[in-house]
Amino acid sequence: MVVLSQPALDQFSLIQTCPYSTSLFNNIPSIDLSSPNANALTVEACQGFGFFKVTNHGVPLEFMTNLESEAIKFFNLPRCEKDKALGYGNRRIGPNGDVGWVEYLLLSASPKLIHQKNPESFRNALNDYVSSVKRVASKVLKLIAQGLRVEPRNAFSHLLKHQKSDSLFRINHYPPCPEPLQQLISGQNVVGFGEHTDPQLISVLRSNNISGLEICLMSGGCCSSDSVGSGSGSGSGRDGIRGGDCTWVSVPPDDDSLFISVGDCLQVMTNGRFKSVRHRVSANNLNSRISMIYFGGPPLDTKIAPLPQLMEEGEESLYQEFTWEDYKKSAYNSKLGDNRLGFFQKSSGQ
Ligand SMILES: O=C(O)CCC(=O)C(=O)O
Ligand SMILES: [Fe+2]
Repeated sequence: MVVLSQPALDQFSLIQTCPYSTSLFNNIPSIDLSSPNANALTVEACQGFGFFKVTNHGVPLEFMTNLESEAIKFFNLPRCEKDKALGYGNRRIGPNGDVGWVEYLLLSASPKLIHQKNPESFRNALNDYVSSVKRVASKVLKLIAQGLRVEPRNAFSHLLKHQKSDSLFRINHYPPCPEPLQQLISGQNVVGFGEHTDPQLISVLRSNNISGLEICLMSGGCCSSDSVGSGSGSGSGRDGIRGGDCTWVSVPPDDDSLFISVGDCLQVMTNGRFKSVRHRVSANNLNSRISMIYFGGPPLDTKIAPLPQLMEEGEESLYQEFTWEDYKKSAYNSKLGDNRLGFFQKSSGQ
């Protein structure tokens, strides 16, 4: 039996475990952004998975690796230095008691706020990467509009390009999780970042070549558990629109591609045709994982509602009207894993 000292036990109480083992999922859609049918494939992936990766995205490898090196330099600083940095967080995720085996920087993605206090090399790397990844997000949103035959083609992307766009950028560092903790909870994964959906329209994620990211596949969709093999577990099934169980699968890392996920706003704007994918990160006991995520969000006063053009005759909105600011206010009181759209759904679902 492992006997832990009190400080170690305190540390243990800061993390949660998930009693599921996950298998690598090799069927994540991969879309070449330069291909002529990228729009149709993007729509298909948003409907089926709410998650896919893109290649030929135009973000220079150098931008990715420069920012990653700057991030590593930052996370290697002494804790007291990191604590002084704007947007730095350690273990605590959000204001309502969620914790994970992670430290992070959470910053505004607005170019004006690119963070005068940081060293110049960090600011430049951040600027280069964030501005080019924002272009990828806009391009994907245009492809979506095209694939859905929505006019104008910038119906979604203008929300990110707006000068008041409320977009964020996050760099997560998952340090190796110490062995004793892993042993103590043998057979279970330590949670790096608990399960949730991203609130905004779209997220663009890049990570180093270390696994950890897991997504939830809804049963009965394109991706039933038959296609993922054994070793999958049943998730919370808290997706308010679809209901049902979900199967957690591990996303094979790919440090050249960018991973795209549909966020809650895009789920609403498509009246549930696209799904905001539930995802989480498990910790790794050997390797550090670094991920960088751009969260493309609208201006605060944007009304988030299904696009009338997408609605079929007689189709009703699944949601009450709300603004992005309303969503943020209500999400502020929620836990990470809550169905934050539930508050705005017309039918209670489940
Ligand atoms: O670090 C990751 O791979 C994902 C983290 C995440 O989902 C988030 O920061 O919203
Ligand atoms: Fe996320």
